[in-house]
Amino acid sequence: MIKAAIVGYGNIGKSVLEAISAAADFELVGVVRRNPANVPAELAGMQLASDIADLSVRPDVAILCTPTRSVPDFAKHCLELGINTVDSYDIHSSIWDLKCTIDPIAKAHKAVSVHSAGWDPGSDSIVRALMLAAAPKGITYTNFGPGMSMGHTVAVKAVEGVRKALSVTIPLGTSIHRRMVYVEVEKGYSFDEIAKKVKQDPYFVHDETHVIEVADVDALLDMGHGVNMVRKGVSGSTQNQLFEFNMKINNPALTAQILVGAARASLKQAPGAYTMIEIPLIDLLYGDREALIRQLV
Ligand SMILES: NC(=O)C1=CN([C@@H]2O[C@H](COP(=O)(O)OP(=O)(O)OC[C@H]3O[C@@H](n4cnc5c(N)ncnc54)[C@H](OP(=O)(O)O)[C@@H]3O)[C@@H](O)[C@H]2O)C=CC1
Ligand SMILES: N[C@@H](CCCC(=O)C(=O)O)C(=O)O
Repeated sequence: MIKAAIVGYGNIGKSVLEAISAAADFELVGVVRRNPANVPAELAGMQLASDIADLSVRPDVAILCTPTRSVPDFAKHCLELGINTVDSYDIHSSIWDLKCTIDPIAKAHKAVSVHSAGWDPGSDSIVRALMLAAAPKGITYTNFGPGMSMGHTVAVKAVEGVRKALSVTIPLGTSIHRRMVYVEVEKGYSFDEIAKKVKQDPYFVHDETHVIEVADVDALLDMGHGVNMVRKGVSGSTQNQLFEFNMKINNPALTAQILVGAARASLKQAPGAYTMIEIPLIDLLYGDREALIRQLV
């Protein structure tokens, strides 16, 4: 059995608990929370700690479910203890830098770190790579939603004076998106200041962003999302090859399922830092190698 710990118990953390419970080869050895005295009913009997080093059973792998911006620090801490990590880090422009920072740390401690193992980045990255292999010349468009972006929502929640937030991604076509951001504002804070900070955040700065104050974010919340990916390109010298990938999903459930597959794969890699396109797909899967090849190939 693979011994896993969940670090951060928010939307993704809760879905990782479900994905681990449904996996035949995983056992949860603890949950790391900022306040380990906060024990929801489903975690009763489970070991909680504020530091992964304090868990009585040492995990093989830590599944990082914290805000993306705190992933590097949590990953370093776990790796320095020799514990593998997986994360769904989603700041696309910094993924290479994160991998370069983490790789020597992972190697020094004989551990493995898998970055950006959600659905985008994550499973979509694999689809983009496959489409590129199939038509090396061409254009791929990734169109999200409409749906809730957890990464953008988390970034808004971190702005001082925001009580609750929801960021909805609206596809405008050709990889361009509009951001509809709904916020509940704490008493004493200026909505205009909050809206300004949101629009300046690197998560939002390149997109058309509308920030709207609402009385009750929960009344709007729906964690459904999706993607339409299209590549039109050239295989060899043959033009007009058209590939399309669509899905409509529950965002935390899919993110968590991919994280658990990546956690499994982490135990099969040589020490170092990896992204999803660098890992053999079969390593994500549970089951007998021969049976998987007979079934899937
Ligand atoms: N690559 C992908 O496809 C996807 C990536 N993601 C990423 O997952 C991340 C987490 O999303 P989600 O689960 O919705 O976020 P939540 O805010 O619901 O949960 C994050 C949890 O992290 C813990 N935490 C640790 N440090 C902090 C901190 N400084 N501030 C706030 N919380 C902290 C908290 O748990 P506790 O109280 O237990 O300490 C918190 O509940 C997002 O930032 C997003 O980037 C999400 C979906 C898809
Ligand atoms: N990283 C996203 C998942 C992909 C969708 C997306 O990037 C978006 O809605 O902007 C998320 O955090 O929900």
